[in-house]
Amino acid sequence: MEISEVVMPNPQVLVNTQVKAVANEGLGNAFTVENLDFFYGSYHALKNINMDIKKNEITALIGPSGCGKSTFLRILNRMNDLEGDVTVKGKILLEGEDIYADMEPIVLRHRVGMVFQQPNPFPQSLYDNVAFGPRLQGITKASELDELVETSLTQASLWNEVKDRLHKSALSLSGGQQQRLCIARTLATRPDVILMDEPTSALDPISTAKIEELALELKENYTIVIVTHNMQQAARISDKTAFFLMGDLIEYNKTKTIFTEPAQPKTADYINGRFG
Ligand SMILES: Nc1ncnc2c1ncn2[C@@H]1O[C@H](COP(=O)(O)OP(=O)(O)OP(=O)(O)O)[C@@H](O)[C@H]1O
Repeated sequence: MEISEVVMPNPQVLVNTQVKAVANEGLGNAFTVENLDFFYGSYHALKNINMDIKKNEITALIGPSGCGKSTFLRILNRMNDLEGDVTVKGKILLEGEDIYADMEPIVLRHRVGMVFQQPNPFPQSLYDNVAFGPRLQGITKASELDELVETSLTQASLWNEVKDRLHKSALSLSGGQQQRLCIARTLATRPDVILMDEPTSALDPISTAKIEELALELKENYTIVIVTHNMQQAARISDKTAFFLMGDLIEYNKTKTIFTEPAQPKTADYINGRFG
């Protein structure tokens, strides 16, 4: 990730940060997506997508390569704005606010954090990685930063492993630890939603299990949307699953329903490995 892609928080929304961790309304929508069409130049990458993403749930996005999963994920915090010649039609509401009309991208990216396929810590100390976002938010007091770093690393299930080496380079961590550090870095800015783009595809099975366990813990306080190629992973951790195919949302339902009694033959074919 380029430094320019880092989710840049906004000092103005700092006042909200203390309440995020306890916000667990459980019932409402984090995102409401209405009649979304998305184009790269003239290429129609997503077609009339309608989808509600519930708060405090894990929503998995599945489908074969090139179907539009990552595109959809990146629209949710307007990362695709960075791609240049793109067109978005329709509405995407984050807790009722239109993310394209009512919200600065910088505020949105503070509220909707992102974790990428490859762990991408900055070549700095563990501490500075986690403190990066809060510092951008204007937090300078050492005790406050210390507390945020500890809380975020604890939430990311990494504190006990690293508490004695906080000032060592983040690059000295294993791949799995680096990914949990990236999750801690995202958590440190107190987002509402965490987007995860194949967060375990570069990890071994044990590190993968830790991230999955962590995602299940984090959904108590956060909404998670995850792109995965791993059907078992989607089945293990997600509450809802959305199946995309060639830019269409073919089926979206409770994960159990998608995996046991899908309504669409194409969904059944995909989850049974008949293509993709
Ligand atoms: N920056 C871009 N410019 C033009 N086309 C793009 C761009 N990014 C993606 N696409 C195209 O949009 C379509 C959807 O891509 P996307 O990356 O969202 O798919 P995906 O389902 O996430 O695939 P994968 O599982 O391989 O990551 C593909 O046909 C892809 O080639």
